[in-house]
Amino acid sequence: MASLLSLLNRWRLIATGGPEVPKAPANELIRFGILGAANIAPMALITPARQHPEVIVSAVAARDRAKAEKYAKKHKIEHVFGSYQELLDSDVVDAVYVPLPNGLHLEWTVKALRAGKHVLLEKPSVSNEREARELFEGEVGALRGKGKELVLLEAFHYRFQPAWALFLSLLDPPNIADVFVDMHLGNMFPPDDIRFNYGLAGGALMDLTYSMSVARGIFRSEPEECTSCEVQTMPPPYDTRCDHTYDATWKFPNGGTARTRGTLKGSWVEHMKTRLPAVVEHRPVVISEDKAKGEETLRTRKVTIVNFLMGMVWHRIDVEDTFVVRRKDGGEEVRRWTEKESKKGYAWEETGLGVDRKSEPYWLTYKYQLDAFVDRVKGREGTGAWVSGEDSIGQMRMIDMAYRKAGLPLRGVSE
Ligand SMILES: NC(=O)C1=CN([C@@H]2O[C@H](COP(=O)(O)OP(=O)(O)OC[C@H]3O[C@@H](n4cnc5c(N)ncnc54)[C@H](OP(=O)(O)O)[C@@H]3O)[C@@H](O)[C@H]2O)C=CC1
Ligand SMILES: O=C1OC[C@@H](O)[C@H](O)[C@H]1O
Repeated sequence: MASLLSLLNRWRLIATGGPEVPKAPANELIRFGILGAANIAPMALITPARQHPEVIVSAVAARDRAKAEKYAKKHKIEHVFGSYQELLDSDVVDAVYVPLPNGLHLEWTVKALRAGKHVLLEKPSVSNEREARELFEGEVGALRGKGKELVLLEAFHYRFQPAWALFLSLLDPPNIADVFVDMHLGNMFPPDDIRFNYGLAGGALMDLTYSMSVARGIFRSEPEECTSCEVQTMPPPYDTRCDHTYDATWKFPNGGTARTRGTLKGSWVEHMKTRLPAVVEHRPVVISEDKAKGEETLRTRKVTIVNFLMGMVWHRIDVEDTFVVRRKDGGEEVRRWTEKESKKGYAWEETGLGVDRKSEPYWLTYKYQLDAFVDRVKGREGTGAWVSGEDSIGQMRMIDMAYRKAGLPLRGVSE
């Protein structure tokens, strides 16, 4: 009963955004501008900004000024621009949020950086590995060469939440044998959505890029090979180069394997049943030895996180350890038992990880992400969670590998 009440209270606070926090003095504020009156911005930036003392959303630009004005009124944003470039040219923002269709990420991120703005860039960072290198090595390198240190972050928000840190702390990457990540989403986007537009770098592997990111994050390494990738593509008259469903398998350097699958056209029943799990199976490892008895104990660990994407809504982390005591000489099994434990990480305090940071159970993953972004801009040490340029390049490389294996054209490549 108590946990049901706390769940309902958390959902109420998520829905209302919780209490608004007082703002720091004007000269300490990071002023954000949003490129595009995008659907995701209220959840990913506008609400988290209200919860952050050092952030305000001060401007929005849309291709159609009237649309930007309506959006600004609804979300109480002071400055309105009728084009993205006008916002970048203005001096009313210090940082820019780029929630544009994937195929426009490179162009507008480069323009924002050149305008001297920090950038919070929606996932997937760009269209392919070549573009990722152009951005994170070429462009960022050139700015650094000129002595400009601007923050650029691919918005893999799930990485910043306490539940994800707790989940990672339970893993033993060198001994991971197999990973399964499932992103079965109900059918919620119309066929003309940006996600199914090849020209805008759409496709399910792109949109649900998280599942590949999760596999890389679990192994803490880059895949050596995409061993298979089955896709289902949009039917004519829609763009048949756009996958709406994928099922890929991978080989990682420690010999471990992963399966990542996802769909944007799934059933809601299956969505509710599966709820975005990541399952990690380890190899047996020797954890102790009894020399006198000539025995050793092995542990085989399985860790599951359900709802890795937005843990604050609800999540569960299950650890299942199977122990085997065996003879060191012949390997004969002496004893076997299993221990199961369930863990939660709705706030840093609950994780027991010793992270000395304020957090609230109703904070969105995006709020933790914004905290990390602000910490970087201000030169403060964060919690350790970050997505480096190298990481973003590795991510696009993995997506390219999947498209190649599936026999589909890479995104962002004009024919
Ligand atoms: N982090 C997360 O949880 C999520 C991230 N995303 C990512 O955010 C980005 C945007 O997604 P989402 O908010 O759902 O998309 P929307 O379609 O709601 O927004 C995209 C915006 O892009 C602008 N735009 C510019 N050019 C075009 C064009 N040619 N066609 C269509 N739109 C255009 C539009 O701005 P204008 O107002 O100027 O017309 C529009 O508001 C994607 O990269 C997606 O992967 C999406 C959802 C969740
Ligand atoms: O978080 C998300 O869930 C649904 C997707 O379509 C979206 O683009 C993604 O970022």
